[in-house]
Amino acid sequence: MNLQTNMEHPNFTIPTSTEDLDQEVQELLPSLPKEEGWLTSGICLYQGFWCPDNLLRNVIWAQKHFQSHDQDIILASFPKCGTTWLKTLIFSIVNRSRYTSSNTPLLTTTPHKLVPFLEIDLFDKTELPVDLIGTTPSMSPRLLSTHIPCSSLPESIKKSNCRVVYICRNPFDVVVSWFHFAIEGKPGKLDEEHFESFFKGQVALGPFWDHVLGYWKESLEKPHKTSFFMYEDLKGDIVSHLKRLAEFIGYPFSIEEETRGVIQEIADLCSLKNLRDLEVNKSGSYKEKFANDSFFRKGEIFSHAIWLQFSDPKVARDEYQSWCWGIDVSWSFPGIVCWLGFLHFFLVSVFHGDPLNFLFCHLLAH
Ligand SMILES: Nc1ncnc2c1ncn2[C@@H]1O[C@H](COP(=O)(O)OS(=O)(=O)O)[C@@H](OP(=O)(O)O)[C@H]1O
Repeated sequence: MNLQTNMEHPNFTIPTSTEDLDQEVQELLPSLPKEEGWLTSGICLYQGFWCPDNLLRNVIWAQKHFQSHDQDIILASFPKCGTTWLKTLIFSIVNRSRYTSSNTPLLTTTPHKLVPFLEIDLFDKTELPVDLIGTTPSMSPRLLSTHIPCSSLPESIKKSNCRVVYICRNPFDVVVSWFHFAIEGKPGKLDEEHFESFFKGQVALGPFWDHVLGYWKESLEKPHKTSFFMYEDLKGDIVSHLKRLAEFIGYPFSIEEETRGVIQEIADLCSLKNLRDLEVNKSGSYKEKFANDSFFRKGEIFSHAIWLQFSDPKVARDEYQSWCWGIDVSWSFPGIVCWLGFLHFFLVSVFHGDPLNFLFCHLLAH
């Protein structure tokens, strides 16, 4: 393979020729099942997941060439599950001896730049901020992230001793967050069709259930390598989950740091309010496509409203509507969502056994 030095980042190398790859993808794409998806490019069924058409090439490229190192920390997630938040938390934990909350790069650089996506940023021709295919880490640890499902991760991630941190979120909140992201702040109606396509799995990187379960099972089978976090847990008790996270990635907090309040300081720095108010996250765009502020919206938890549905549908609906930010929701919406979700979890639990039951209970507990 030809290598060349990336001029923006002289220490980093990328394969110069992607012609064969482009050809391969062009031949493959028409043969794959297609759906519209919620974002403009369309999605195709590749290796059992719905891959955005415009990412297929990058995913395959990463699968073929990404060289993982034992020191890598890889944040994996289904979109809209708290990726951006976890990026800031991991970055802050790893770099806490280099930066304080008054000079951290988080104040001037967006989280997606600091912790780039493998398939969106790195194996995309233009930006390569880390050495991706070399065998010696040029920067250690490398903080990377991915939305690729566990079963389709590059082999080198599976083989190396890198750490994989997964974040999961209540699917009801994920649908709404996805929807807002897809309509980019324009007026829109969240209706049953959106929920149906989401729960059928026909959304970018879906099915959601397979994505979560893949990493869930991996975290049970290889707890030293993959750790599973819930967005709701982080919101509920950030300090103890930050401790667990820091230990897992190999940067545990000392007793002295705990007493000095370093954990709470990181939690405050990375709070939604703090990040949303930073100029760097209020203006500009990511990949010249998504406004930076679209990654910082409300960050709320809807599940308590789901429970209200059983006792008082009117209260559930009102709660949901105010939380939905005025989006028009039909009367039947909360019921349909609950039953679709519960039925799916129930069926999958029956067929897959205990881990799912646990996940099911875990989700319901919030
Ligand atoms: N710091 C912090 N704390 C809590 N919640 C946060 C934070 N930063 C982002 N968010 C919320 O996460 C949602 C975006 O999800 P992702 O970051 O996974 O999106 S993406 O996959 O990177 O596109 C999106 O959720 P919704 O508000 O429900 O849309 C964001 O508001």
